[in-house]
Amino acid sequence: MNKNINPNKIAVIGAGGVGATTAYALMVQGVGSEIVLIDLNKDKAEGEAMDLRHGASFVNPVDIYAGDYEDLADAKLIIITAGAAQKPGETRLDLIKKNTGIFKKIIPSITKYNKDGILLVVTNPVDILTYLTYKISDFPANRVLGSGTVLDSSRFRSLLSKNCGVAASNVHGYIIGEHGDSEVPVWSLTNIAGTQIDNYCPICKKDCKDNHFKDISDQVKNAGYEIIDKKGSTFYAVALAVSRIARAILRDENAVLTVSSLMKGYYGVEDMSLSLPTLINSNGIKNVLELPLSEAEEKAFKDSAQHLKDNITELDI
Ligand SMILES: NC(=O)C1=CN([C@@H]2O[C@H](COP(=O)(O)OP(=O)(O)OC[C@H]3O[C@@H](n4cnc5c(N)ncnc54)[C@H](O)[C@@H]3O)[C@@H](O)[C@H]2O)C=CC1
Ligand SMILES: CC(=O)C(=O)O
Repeated sequence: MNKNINPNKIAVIGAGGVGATTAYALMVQGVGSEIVLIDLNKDKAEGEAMDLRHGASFVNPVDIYAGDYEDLADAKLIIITAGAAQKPGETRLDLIKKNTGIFKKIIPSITKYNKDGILLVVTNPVDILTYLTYKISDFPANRVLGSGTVLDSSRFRSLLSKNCGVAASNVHGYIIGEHGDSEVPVWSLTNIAGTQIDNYCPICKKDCKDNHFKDISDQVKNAGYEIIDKKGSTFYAVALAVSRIARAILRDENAVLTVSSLMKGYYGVEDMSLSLPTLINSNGIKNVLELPLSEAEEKAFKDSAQHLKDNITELDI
C-alpha cells in the first residue's frame, strides 16, 4: 500500500441526490472514517457536509467535510457521482454526451492529485463512463470499477424475496451485462437456500401465475424508469449498493458483487466495461468470475455487450 494513502478515507465527487445519500449510507454504516465531498456547486457540498456532520453523535466517529480536488490526494476510494441524471422518459444512454464531457474534466483533476486510489464510477451511463475512466485515468484495470448491476442484483433479490416470502439475504441471484435496458438476469444460477429457483417452486408450493419470473426481471429492468417517473430520481438503493462496494474494498472482503469492470475476453467480450460477478477486495477487482451460464444467458450477455459497444464506437474513446 502506498504510504500516502489513508486506507479509511473516501472522496465523493458530486454531492447531489446520489452523492449526498451515499455519504449518508457510508456514515450510518460506519464505512470510512474520513469522507470528503466535492462538487462544482461548493455551497451544495458544504451544506450537505454540515447536515451530515450534525448527526455525528449518533454514529461511529467520522470526519465529513466539503473540499476540493487537493483533498482527495490521500483517499483510498474515490466515488464519482457527478453529472447529469435522467429526466422522465430519458434512457441512461441519453446521458452519454453530457456526462462524457464532464468526466473528461473530472478524471484529470483526480489523477493530478491521486494515482494510487481506487476509482468507483456511479454516474450514468455507468458502464461506458467506467470504460472512459479506465482509458483516460491510466489507472490499472483492477483499480477502476463501476457500480454496474450491483443495484439491479439487489432489486432482483428484493423482488424475489417479496414474491417467495424469503429474506432477501437468503435469495441469491445476479443481473449481469449493462446497467440498463439490455441487462441479463441469470436465472440458471438463482437460488434460495442453495436450491436452484425452478426446483424451489415445488418446495414453496405458492400458487404463482405463469411468467412470474419474467415479470420480476422486467420489473428490475424498469425500476429506475418507474421511480424516476414517480419521484424524479433514484438515490436510496444505489447509495446502499455503493456503500456495500466501499465496505468490500475498505475491509478487504473478497466479496462477490456484480460491479462493472474491464472485460478481458470473458465469454468472448473484451475492451469495454460490463458487469459480471466479481471478487472485490482492497486492491479493487481481484477476479472476475466466469460462472457457467446457460446458452441463452451467454448469448444475451454478448448481445448486451454489442449494444454498448455500438455506443462506445460513436464516442471515439
Ligand atoms: N449507477 C447507478 O446505479 C445510478 C446512477 N445514477 C446516476 O448518478 C448521477 C447523479 O445523479 P443525481 O445525484 O441524482 O444527480 P444530481 O443532479 O442530484 O447531482 C449531480 C451533482 O453533480 C454535480 N456536478 C455536475 N458537474 C460536476 C462537475 N464537473 N464536477 C463536480 N460536480 C459536478 C452537480 O452540481 C450536482 O450536485 C446521474 O448520472 C444518475 O443517472 C443514479 C442512480 C443510480
Ligand atoms: C437511475 C438508475 O440508473 C437506476 O435507478 O437504476
